[in-house]
Amino acid sequence: MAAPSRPAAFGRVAAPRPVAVVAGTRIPFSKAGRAYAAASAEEMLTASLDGLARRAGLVGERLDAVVAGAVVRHSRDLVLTREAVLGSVLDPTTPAWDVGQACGTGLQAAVTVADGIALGRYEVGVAGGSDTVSDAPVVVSEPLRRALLRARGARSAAARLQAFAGVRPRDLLPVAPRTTEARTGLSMGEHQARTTLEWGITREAQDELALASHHRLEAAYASGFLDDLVVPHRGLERDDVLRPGLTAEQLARLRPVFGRGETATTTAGNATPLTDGAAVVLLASDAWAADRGLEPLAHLVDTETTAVDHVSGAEGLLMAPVGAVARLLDRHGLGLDDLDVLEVHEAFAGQVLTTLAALADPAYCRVRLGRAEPFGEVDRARLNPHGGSLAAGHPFAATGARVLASAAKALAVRGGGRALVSVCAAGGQGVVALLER
Ligand SMILES: CC(=O)SCCNC(=O)CCNC(=O)[C@H](O)C(C)(C)COP(=O)(O)OP(=O)(O)OC[C@H]1O[C@@H](n2cnc3c(N)ncnc32)[C@H](O)[C@@H]1OP(=O)(O)O
Repeated sequence: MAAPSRPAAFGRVAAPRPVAVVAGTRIPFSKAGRAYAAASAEEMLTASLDGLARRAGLVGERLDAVVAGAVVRHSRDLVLTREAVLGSVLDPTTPAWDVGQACGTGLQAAVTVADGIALGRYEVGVAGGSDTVSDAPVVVSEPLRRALLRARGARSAAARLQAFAGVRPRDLLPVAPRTTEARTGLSMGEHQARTTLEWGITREAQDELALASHHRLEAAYASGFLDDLVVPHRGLERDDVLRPGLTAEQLARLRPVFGRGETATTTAGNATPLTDGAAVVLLASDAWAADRGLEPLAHLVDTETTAVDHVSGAEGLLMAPVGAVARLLDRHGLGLDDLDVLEVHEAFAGQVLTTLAALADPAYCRVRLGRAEPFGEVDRARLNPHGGSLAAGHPFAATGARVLASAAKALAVRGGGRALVSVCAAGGQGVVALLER
């Protein structure tokens, strides 16, 4: 076992240090109720950590920080990430904690670790996320919950019985897990269906993006692009969301599930499915990577997190990445043409297309972003070149780590360039990052 890393110490570095993205590992993603129906978020996160540790030669090693999270959580998941580390092949003295940023969790975790490395506080850390819809906690009704808590404190059998007075038969029904926004009561799909309609995005355009996502992910597996990014788990070797040989006709046959009447265009094929899975990325200082003989895939240059006011309806729930991309690119004096790879989380095909439309819209860029000129059109060949969430699936907290690793690997394969990573999140937030090699 190598000696633990000795960070340069907070505040001792003359300037922020480069942050290397050294490796990324995830387990194959699986549609809810399939391969990981009996797996917990902790088990899946541990499996991803183990895969990374084995591939990067970190078995038995103490890292400076492991930061991850999950959107769907049980009360037993006090510090899910720490428990995952304790169950992994990493040294048990590795500090680990959770962050929460809905679907942006994996990328926000990377921001935390990267900041520590840039400031000299850490030499090496892991960021990621894990989520399971299959193992979602089933919640009881509010009257029953209160009665159960009263009964727990009761001192006699009679008092325990009395605690349930007023609980009606219908209160005994479990409350189904939901993916609705707390302040609007609308699901993510309903929110995005409104935005998609507002921007006039057609069903055909959404299906075309979904089809490209499947074809590109299929090609990425065939070319070996994912060989060092995915580790098998529970007998699954590839994402089972992926439909090899998918055709436009198959997508066109699906009926809309979000939106109303003739204007409804979101289907199970152009929306992410409910998914189980986990993903992690290894971040380090250049000195640490060189010491281990590990060549960085790319460097994480900068990040940005923004929020929109979706509650008043001033903006679409999943439009926050537009503002984040604008702030990040403007800060670096970059335009869309300066980006060689854009890894944009495909929550819904409509969400990606409204993001692209906003970046190209002169009025939106002037009014919302305060820019004299719009950013322009994104070259589709550079957008999610190895497939996206529509084909891989979207275990909420894991997606940020998946897209970050995919973008870094894409830069490594092409031998250099710049990549943008973008993830929209519930709560009207967006997390984006800029990578270079
Ligand atoms: C920030 C963010 O990321 S927000 C995004 C958060 N994510 C979400 O909100 C998840 C949204 N997704 C969902 O809620 C669900 O997946 C839904 C409602 C879209 C679909 O749910 P379901 O109807 O249970 O999906 P299901 O998997 O059964 O698919 C329905 C049908 O479409 C078919 N289908 C699904 N995907 C595809 C596809 N890509 N191509 C062709 N057919 C497909 C299925 O085979 C099924 O057909 P069948 O009825 O003949 O068996």
